[in-house]
Amino acid sequence: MLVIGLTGGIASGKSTVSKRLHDEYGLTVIDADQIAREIVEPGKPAYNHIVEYFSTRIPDLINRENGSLNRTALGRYVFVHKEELQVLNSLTHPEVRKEIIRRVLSSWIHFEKLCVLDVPLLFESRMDELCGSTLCIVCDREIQLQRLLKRNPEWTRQDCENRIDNQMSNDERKERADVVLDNDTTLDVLYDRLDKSIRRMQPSTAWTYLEVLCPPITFLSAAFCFLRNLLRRSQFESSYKRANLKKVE
Ligand SMILES: CC(C)(COP(=O)(O)OP(=O)(O)OC[C@H]1O[C@@H](n2cnc3c(N)ncnc32)[C@H](O)[C@@H]1O)[C@@H](O)C(=O)NCCC(=O)NCCS
Ligand SMILES: Nc1ncnc2c1ncn2[C@@H]1O[C@H](COP(=O)(O)OP(=O)(O)OP(=O)(O)O)[C@@H](O)[C@H]1O
Repeated sequence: MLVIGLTGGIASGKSTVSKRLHDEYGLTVIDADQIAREIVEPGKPAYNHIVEYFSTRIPDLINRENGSLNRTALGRYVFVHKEELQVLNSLTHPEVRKEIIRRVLSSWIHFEKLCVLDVPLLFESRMDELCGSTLCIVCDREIQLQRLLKRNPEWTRQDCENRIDNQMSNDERKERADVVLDNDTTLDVLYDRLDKSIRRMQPSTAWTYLEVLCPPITFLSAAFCFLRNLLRRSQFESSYKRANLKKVE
C-alpha cells in the first residue's frame, strides 16, 4: 500500500483535494485536523492536559454549555505565543500520531492500494517519515488569505496571518515534497493536475496483494521507505543549515 502524505499551508486546498481523492478514487483519507478535534473531546487525556495547562492563561477556555474547548479562544492565544503553541503541539501530536498509525494499519489489512494522510504539519511533526510519497498543495499568500477570510469569516485578517506565519514556508515545503501542485487558479485546473499525479503514483494490484499476503515484504518495503525518508530529512536539514549560514555571512 502506498501512503501519500498530503500537506500544504492553511487554506491551500488540502480538504478540497482530499474530497476529490475520496469521492472520485474511493481512497481512504485520514484527516489529522479531524483526529486532532476528536482527541480533545471532554474527558479524553489530551483534553484534561490542555485544561490543566491553559485554563489559568485563557479565562474563556471552556464552553460553558457543554464543557468542550473554546477552539477560537485557544487558537487566538497560541497563534500569538509561539512557545505556548509548542506546548499545545506536545500535548496533542503524540495522540494524533498514534491514531494515524492505527488507521493506516487498518487500511493496509483491508488491501487498500493507496491511502492519504491529510496533515497540515506533515513535515513539522515528522509524519512524512511514514509516507511512501508526499504531495504538497501551494498557493500564493494573498490568494490563500482571501480564501481563508471567505471560509472563516469569524477570523480577522490578523488571525489569518498569525496562523500562516506559524507554519512552514511554501519554499521549504516545495523543497521537501515529492510532488507539488499549484492551486492559484480554478478548481478544474487543480483537479486536472491532481488526476495526472495520482495516475502516476498508483501501485499495481499484484503488489498490493503481495504485501498483505507476505508480511516480510511489507516489513522490508516499509523499513526501506522509512530509512530513505530519514536520510532525505538529514540531507535536507544539513543543506538548509548551510544555506542559512551563508545568508548570515
Ligand atoms: C489551536 C486549535 C485549538 C484551533 O482550532 P480551530 O478549530 O480554530 O482550527 P482547526 O483545528 O480547524 O485548524 C485549522 C488549521 O489551522 C492550522 N493549524 C492547526 N493547528 C496548528 C498548529 N499547531 N500549528 C500550525 N498550524 C496549525 C492548520 O492549517 C489547520 O488546518 C487547533 O488547531 C489545535 O488544537 N491545534 C493543535 C493540534 C494540531 O496541530 N492540529 C493540526 C493537525 S496535527
Ligand atoms: N482553486 C480554488 N478556487 C477557488 N476556491 C478554492 C480553490 N481551492 C480551494 N478553494 C477554497 O478555499 C478554501 C480553503 O480550501 P480547503 O478547505 O480545501 O483548504 P485546506 O488546505 O484544507 O485548509 P485547512 O488547512 O484549514 O484544513 C475552501 O473554502 C475552498 O473551497
